[in-house]
Amino acid sequence: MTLLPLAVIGLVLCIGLYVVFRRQRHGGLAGGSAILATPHRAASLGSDRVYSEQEVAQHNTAEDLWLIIKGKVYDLSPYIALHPGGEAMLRNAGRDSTKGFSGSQHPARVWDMIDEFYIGNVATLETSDKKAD
Ligand code: HEM
Repeated sequence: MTLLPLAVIGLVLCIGLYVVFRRQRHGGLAGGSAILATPHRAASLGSDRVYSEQEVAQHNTAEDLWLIIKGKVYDLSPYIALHPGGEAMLRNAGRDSTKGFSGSQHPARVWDMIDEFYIGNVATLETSDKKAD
C-alpha cells in the first residue's frame, strides 16, 4: 500500500521525461536557413501568374521587393535581409535585374536559389495592338 504513491510519482516522472525527449527531437528548429527550408508563400500562388512591368515596379521596398530576372518575377522580400550583397538587390527593386543577377559576384548556385521565390512571369508586349484594316 505504501508503495502506491511512489509508483504514481515514478510513472508521472517517466511520462514527463518522455514528453521532454520527444519535444527536443521533433520540436526544434530545422537546421540551415529557416527561409530556404520553408516553402515560400509565393509558391502557393502558382507559376501561371502574369504581371505587368508597372505592377512589378510597385514592389520596390525592402519589405516588398520583387525583381525581374530573365522574364520571370521573383518576390525576394524574405531574402533581402539574408542577401550577402545587402542593399545591392534593393537598388534594383521592382525592375529587370537580369544583368545584376548574372554578374560575376554570384556563383552558379544562385540560379537554384531563386526558384523558391518565383511568383510568375512578366507580361510580354501585346502584338495585337496593330491597327485593324
Ligand atoms: C539585382 C539583383 C542582385 C544584385 C545586384 C546582387 C549583388 C550581389 C553582390 C554585389 C554580391 C557580393 C557581396 C560581397 O561579396 O561583398 C552578392 C552576393 C551574393 N548574392 Fe546577390 N545580388 C542580387 C540578387 C541576388 C539574389 C536574387 C540572390 C539569391 C536568391 C542572391 C544571392 C547571393 C549570394 C548567395 C551571394 C554570395 C555569393 C558568394 O560569395 O558565394 N543575390 N550579390
